[in-house]
Amino acid sequence: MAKTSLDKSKIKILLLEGIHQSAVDNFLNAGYTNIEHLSTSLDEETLIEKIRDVHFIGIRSRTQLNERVFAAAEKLTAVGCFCIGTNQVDLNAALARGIPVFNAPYSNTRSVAELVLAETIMLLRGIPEKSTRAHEGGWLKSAKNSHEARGKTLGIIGYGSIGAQLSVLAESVGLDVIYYDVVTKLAMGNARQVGSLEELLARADVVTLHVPDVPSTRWMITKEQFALMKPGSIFINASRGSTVVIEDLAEAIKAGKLLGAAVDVFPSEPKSNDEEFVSPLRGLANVILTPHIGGSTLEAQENIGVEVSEKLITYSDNGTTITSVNFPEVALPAHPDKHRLLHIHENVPGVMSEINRVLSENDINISGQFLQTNEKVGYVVIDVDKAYGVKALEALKQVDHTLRTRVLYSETNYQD
Ligand SMILES: NC(=O)c1ccc[n+]([C@@H]2O[C@H](COP(=O)([O-])OP(=O)(O)OC[C@H]3O[C@@H](n4cnc5c(N)ncnc54)[C@H](O)[C@@H]3O)[C@@H](O)[C@H]2O)c1
Ligand SMILES: O=C(O)CC[C@@H](O)C(=O)O
Repeated sequence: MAKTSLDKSKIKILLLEGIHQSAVDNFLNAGYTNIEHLSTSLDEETLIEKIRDVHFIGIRSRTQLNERVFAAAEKLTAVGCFCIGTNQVDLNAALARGIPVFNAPYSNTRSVAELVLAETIMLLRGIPEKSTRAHEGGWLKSAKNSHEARGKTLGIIGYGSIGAQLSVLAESVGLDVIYYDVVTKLAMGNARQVGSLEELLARADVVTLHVPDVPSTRWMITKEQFALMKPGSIFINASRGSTVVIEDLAEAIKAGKLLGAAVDVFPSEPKSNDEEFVSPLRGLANVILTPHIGGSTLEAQENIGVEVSEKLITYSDNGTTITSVNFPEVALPAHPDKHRLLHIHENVPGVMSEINRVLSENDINISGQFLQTNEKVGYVVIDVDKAYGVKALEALKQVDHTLRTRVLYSETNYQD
């Protein structure tokens, strides 16, 4: 169903999961006043009801945007994931409807790296167990199983933005760093890439996981991988809960194979702070359990709020899709004296020639054209003289395989 743009005050923005106020301020400063800002995620049925009249939605990792939700989201123009992971969004369902999805690929990476380094040191000293005992009135003064980080080997699985930053921080406290990645990655400092996951597991004193949630990483760590790890080693996961068979991790700790673990992400996570957290890791000694807060620092959240809201505003105002995770990327200049038409279509042969044909048949003069495609969708942006805005949009809507159209007016940007 083809769509046109609205006045900014009519563009509804729904921000869920306590997205930082910096995002709200950014939208307001850009003239977007119709903002609903909630501190929680919504269950599927409530979300389906609410999303019907929403143009832009901002979420974090809890909100599931699946096919059913997208089917109800008739006005949805773009999605902002105010985080790194986008596995909670059905990216194909969004793409099929001409909806770009944006995220913040870097803003919280430092926060995660700092937390993992801190956990490495705490776990090497058995601090979680000693602290718990002291809270209970006990006194576990002992050097047994307590080690300096200096000279130990940290094994990083997934040497991307977080893995590589962690590598630098870890070397600064004297850890030796090895890493495994499916891609050959430039080593930071003296770190060394190893040829296989098995080699990393066999050599590391501390293993930490920093991979995305993709089919190849799903349940990549099971009892088989724990069996390959050094006796008395430590395991950390701050990536996604779907990468590790959590029951197998619990068994490895109970059996004394691992001396400790830190886990921030779980196969099933509470939807709100009021829901009970259930996990086989609860109550195990020397296990740090955190409620998916690797990236939850005020610094990171403020930066993410600014970064993702800017991407949504830029797309809304100007059509630019640079850094979208699912959409053809187009960087667009300003269009002060021209109306701008956005046409999103299924990427099948003949659509471009049809677009040019209908414009030419309607005597519409094109002053600028930008096209980018991916395997499923084509995104063409056409600047036309101001006299032609509405007429040109009507012509474009008639083109077969159109998913969505919008017009961005030259002076006010939006009109009904
Ligand atoms: N706990 C949190 O709050 C939190 C915060 C931010 C990110 N994350 C998670 O951390 C993940 C990693 O973040 P990032 O910014 O470093 O991502 P990134 O995309 O920069 O790096 C991921 C790395 O994993 C590698 N990789 C992919 N599949 C692999 C496999 N099967 N084996 C080994 N390596 C593989 C990639 O090649 C890449 O180098 C994110 O996808 C997100 O899910 C969690
Ligand atoms: O803020 C969140 O909910 C998720 C943070 C993290 O997992 C990410 O993917 O950036």
